Amino acid sequence: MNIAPPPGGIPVVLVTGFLGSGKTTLLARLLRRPELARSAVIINEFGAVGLDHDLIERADDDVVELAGGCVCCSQRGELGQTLARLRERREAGSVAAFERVLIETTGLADPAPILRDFLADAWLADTYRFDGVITTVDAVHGLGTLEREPEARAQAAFADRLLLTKADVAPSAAIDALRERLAALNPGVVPLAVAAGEVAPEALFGAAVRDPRATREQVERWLGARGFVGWRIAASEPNRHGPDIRAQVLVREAPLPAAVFRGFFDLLLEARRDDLLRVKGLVNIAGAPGPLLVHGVQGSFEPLLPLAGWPGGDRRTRLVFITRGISGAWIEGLLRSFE
Ligand SMILES: Nc1nc2c(ncn2[C@@H]2O[C@H](COP(=O)(O)OP(=O)(O)OP(=O)(O)O)[C@@H](O)[C@H]2O)c(=O)[nH]1
Repeated sequence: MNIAPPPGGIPVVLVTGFLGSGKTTLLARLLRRPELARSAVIINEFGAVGLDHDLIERADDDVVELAGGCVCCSQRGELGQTLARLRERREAGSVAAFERVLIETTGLADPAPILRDFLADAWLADTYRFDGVITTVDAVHGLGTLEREPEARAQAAFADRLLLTKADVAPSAAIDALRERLAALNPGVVPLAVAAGEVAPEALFGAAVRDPRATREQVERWLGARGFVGWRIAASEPNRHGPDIRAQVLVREAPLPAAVFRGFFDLLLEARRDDLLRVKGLVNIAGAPGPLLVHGVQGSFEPLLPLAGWPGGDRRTRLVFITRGISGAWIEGLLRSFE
């Protein structure tokens, strides 16, 4: 049996969403699919006794539970150790050679520190790669939850895939209102309505792009900038929502000289690193054969990846920012000051 990790690493997907929003239901349904059988699952529970584990029926023991605290706060570091242990067991043949890892966070987890720790862990980088955040949002109660709970807003803003769960019982007006709210919180992602966790795996996985030869489809899906079409950062902050989290996109038609982008990017990090919840985008650097791919989570950035060529006809610089309290006008002004 070939146990070498696939080229580029084993994809790691974070499944998050507020309490009771349908994470376990989704995972249980997904894991019954034969094409997802070779998945390892890490479940993070509050409290000493985890119940979710029992709800996920698995024949083997590729389900690991992080009980007793939340991986985003009291158990920082624990996730990395668990991934390392799973790798050892995979290499030793004591678990099946899993092809992906699904991590279910607690309903109150802030996905940002989890992702930041993972991306920053060089020791894991030769085996694993980040493959996106899936966030479940309860279509019945989601609107109220998003109003009240900052964690729920962070989970939605962070998502690469948004699932509106319980679509079988939610009134269509509630789903429409929720879609509108989510479009402000995370304009790049079109939410999928699902019932009882029934969703095609192709719609969920393969969100991240770390391949210099990525196709146009892959890049566009990852960037999710289509939701921003025709929209730019404006002084009036049309995308301001909630007390703090904002989503905005910076667009430039003309290529940016490398020194301009570097100056802008370095100063942005120096000034507001901790408030950059998520940044992703393509930068058209003057003279380069392809765009520079930028991906950062809470101030921790993957190395800037120059793509071999442009994946499609749209060669504009498009940078999507999900921030805590940074005004679009400020970001715009910062870039202008270097142009
Ligand atoms: N009708 C309906 N009920 C659902 C759906 N998805 C989940 N539920 C129910 O909602 C409740 C919570 O679902 P879970 O999957 O346990 O939610 P969770 O996000 O894992 O919950 P926590 O672990 O507490 O954060 C359960 O009673 C599920 O049966 C759905 O699509 N339709």
